[in-house]
Amino acid sequence: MTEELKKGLEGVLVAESSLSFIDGDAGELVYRGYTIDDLARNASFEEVLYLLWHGELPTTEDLSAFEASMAEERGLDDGAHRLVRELAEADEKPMAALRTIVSNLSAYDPDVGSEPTDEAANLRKGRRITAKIPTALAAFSRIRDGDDPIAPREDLDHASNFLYMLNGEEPDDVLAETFDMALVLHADHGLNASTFSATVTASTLSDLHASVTSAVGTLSGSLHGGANQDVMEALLELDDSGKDPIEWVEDRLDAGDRVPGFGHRVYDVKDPRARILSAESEALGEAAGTPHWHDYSVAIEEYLTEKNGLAPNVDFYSASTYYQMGIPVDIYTPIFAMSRVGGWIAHVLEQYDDNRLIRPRARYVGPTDLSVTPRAER
Ligand SMILES: CC(=O)SCCNC(=O)CCNC(=O)[C@H](O)C(C)(C)COP(=O)(O)OP(=O)(O)OC[C@H]1O[C@@H](n2cnc3c(N)ncnc32)[C@H](O)[C@@H]1OP(=O)(O)O
Ligand SMILES: O=C([O-])CC(=O)C(=O)O
Repeated sequence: MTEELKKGLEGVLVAESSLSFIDGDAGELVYRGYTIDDLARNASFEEVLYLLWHGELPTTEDLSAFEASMAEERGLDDGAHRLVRELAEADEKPMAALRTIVSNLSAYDPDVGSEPTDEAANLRKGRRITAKIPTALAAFSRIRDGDDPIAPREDLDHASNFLYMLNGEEPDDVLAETFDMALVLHADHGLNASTFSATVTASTLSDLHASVTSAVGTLSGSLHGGANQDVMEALLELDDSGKDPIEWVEDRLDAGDRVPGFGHRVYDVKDPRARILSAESEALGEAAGTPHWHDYSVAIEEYLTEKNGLAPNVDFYSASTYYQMGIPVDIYTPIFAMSRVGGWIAHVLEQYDDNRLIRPRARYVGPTDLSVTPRAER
């Protein structure tokens, strides 16, 4: 047993995985051998899900069957609908609502009685969870706004169908492609905190719904997936303040606050996903005549990279991309979950395939040798 303390498990190897490879010095991300740039340009989110869950890119035939099997699972059971409405009417926070919704999906899953490690059943459960999250999220968002939910359509792909259910109209090609690319970019990222959380839960032989529910809870925090919402709120605050971006960022650092969307446990350079999303955000700004969001972001990036050696992570440029697509700011993190659920499921399948209980240790630093004083004398 080693006595070396690795706070935050930094750099500790705890598993082998053939899902994603990250080179933090070069700023590279690879899913199952394919670079993220290649996948972002040449593969749909459904193809990436298939790649993560089945180990290889689908043939045309495999893909059509897979897309159809996902699309037919989009509908929610009545009980799930009622829960979505109840959470929206109670004004629950979107990530907390999603956590409750995912947990509740197991009540209606026909495979819920299967062995937790049954791979065929888990692939079916995984498809259902992944297919239903967008339906639940779009309905939640619309009910909060006083609108009726919109039923999913089976003829649209995963990305377009979500935007259709959210906005009530089919997205144009630019919006559909940008959103699909964002889903591809967020699908997996090694043993990030939420994925680790999913695998810890799976390692006790809890089931897939329990593992994904744990992961949603972990993703919600501001040091992880919650940062994309924080980034947009910061950019809106900067815009309102009328300050120069450099002055704004200096004030923020002087106040001892972190700048959301910067820094990363694994990357020492710019996150490759931020590189791709920066270009998307810029293009959307040029097309819509709103270049200031991207301009602010670039000014902040240049300042922090030069002065503090901090580079942007994926959350920094996804924020202005989603904003310019008209997506409500407080569902940015649930949208991250909509994509990352693919990676969580793939990692849980890997964990079940070669399972050992995950159970690290803490060094005890509390008192010893105490004895219980009778209550009346304490
Ligand atoms: C999808 C994702 O999860 S990507 C990450 C999303 N999260 C964020 O963007 C939140 C802001 N970023 C952060 O808080 C951190 O960079 C994390 C949580 C992502 C990584 O944390 P760690 O690897 O533990 O790095 P740690 O917190 O030790 O930071 C190292 C140093 O950089 C500084 N630093 C790191 N990130 C930031 C930031 N965003 N703003 C200002 N300073 C920062 C820290 O203050 C620390 O400085 P110090 O050594 O002088 O105290
Ligand atoms: O890997 C991490 O620690 C965080 C991250 O970028 C992700 O989950 O996408």
